[in-house]
Amino acid sequence: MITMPSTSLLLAWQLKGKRVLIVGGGDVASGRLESVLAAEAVVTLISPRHGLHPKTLNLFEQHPNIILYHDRDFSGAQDLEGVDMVLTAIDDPNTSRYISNLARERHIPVNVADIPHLCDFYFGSQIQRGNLQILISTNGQSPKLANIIKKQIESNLPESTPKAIENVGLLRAKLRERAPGIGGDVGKKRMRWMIDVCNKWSLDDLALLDDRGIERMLDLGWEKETVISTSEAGIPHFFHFKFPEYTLPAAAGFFAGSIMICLVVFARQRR
Ligand SMILES: C[C@@]1(CC(=O)O)C2=NC(=C\c3[nH]c(c(CCC(=O)O)c3CC(=O)O)Cc3[nH]c(c(CC(=O)O)c3CCC(=O)O)/C=C3\N/C(=C\2)[C@@H](CCC(=O)O)[C@]3(C)CC(=O)O)/[C@H]1CCC(=O)O
Ligand SMILES: NC(=O)c1ccc[n+]([C@@H]2O[C@H](COP(=O)([O-])OP(=O)(O)OC[C@H]3O[C@@H](n4cnc5c(N)ncnc54)[C@H](O)[C@@H]3O)[C@@H](O)[C@H]2O)c1
Repeated sequence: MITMPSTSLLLAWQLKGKRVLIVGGGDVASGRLESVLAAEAVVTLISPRHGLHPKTLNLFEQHPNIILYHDRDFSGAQDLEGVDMVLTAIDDPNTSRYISNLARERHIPVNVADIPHLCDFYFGSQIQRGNLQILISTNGQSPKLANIIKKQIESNLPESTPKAIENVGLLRAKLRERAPGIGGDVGKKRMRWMIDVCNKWSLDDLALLDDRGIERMLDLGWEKETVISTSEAGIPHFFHFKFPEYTLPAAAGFFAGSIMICLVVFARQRR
């Protein structure tokens, strides 16, 4: 029987310009560093140089102006001054507990790799394709299964998804230029129209939108309070034709069968 667990709150944390302290420079720290750099955080890295993983060293060499590096052990509360988030990935549970306690006393959110009760938040297995990010969390129950589930989702993700998301982002930005303002009637109208667009157009269709198509959607759609079709947006119809999935096996079967028949006919003629 599956019982209802207490869950985690999954959020998309905006770290741009925020200061993140990473303690430790090993393999795990290099993954944390990569993730926070991608989120445009400003990083302080504390770890003795001899323990730096080549991936950590490489990231530091690529971003010397964004990463403030201290070649030493964690030294105490002063290392937490001005810090917005703390991530530790060290092989020392006592120091990990010490750092987590210091962070919590200061209300700074903290993650201690592999020690759930010292964490305010957990990392998860992540998929990233352009602006699409999917986080798989098992709520601390099985990180390896999170990793396996990630691979299953990845293999089922339509290829057009990131492009479709990018194009809808462009369409929304253009729409806001035409119909600016926050909230109110215009906000409601914009939202209704965007919902209709996303419902009417498939991901594949949205991925094919270009600048001209966006302008047409707005001129002929938004302005007239309707959603135009792909052909009205100028997307040529042949882009939509897709061979059904069974085409390749059927063609291979037909080809193999034809060769067999030819061989039989040829063998009989030679007798
Ligand atoms: C997802 C991922 C993200 C990341 O860290 O980036 C991540 N762990 C990953 C891998 C992994 N970690 C472990 C194994 C060995 C297999 C196993 O033990 O099951 C493997 C698999 C491998 O290495 O292949 C060992 C392990 N991990 C934790 C404990 C302690 C415990 O469970 O008590 C122990 C036992 C230590 C011991 O026994 O001594 C704890 C945590 N690990 C989490 C995240 C958080 C919960 C995530 C969730 O809710 O699902 C949480 C709670 C805290 C945190 O660290 O944030 C990353 C995969 C990334 C990817 O591949 O995409
Ligand atoms: N969540 C995950 O995915 C995951 C996976 C594997 C391991 N882990 C855990 O993460 C931790 C780190 O793993 P790793 O493989 O990167 O270890 P590692 O031994 O390769 O790296 C540890 C790093 O911490 C530094 N360090 C040690 N004490 C320090 C201190 N007091 N101050 C500053 N730096 C210090 C070392 O110099 C080294 O750079 C381990 O506790 C491990 O159990 C987590």
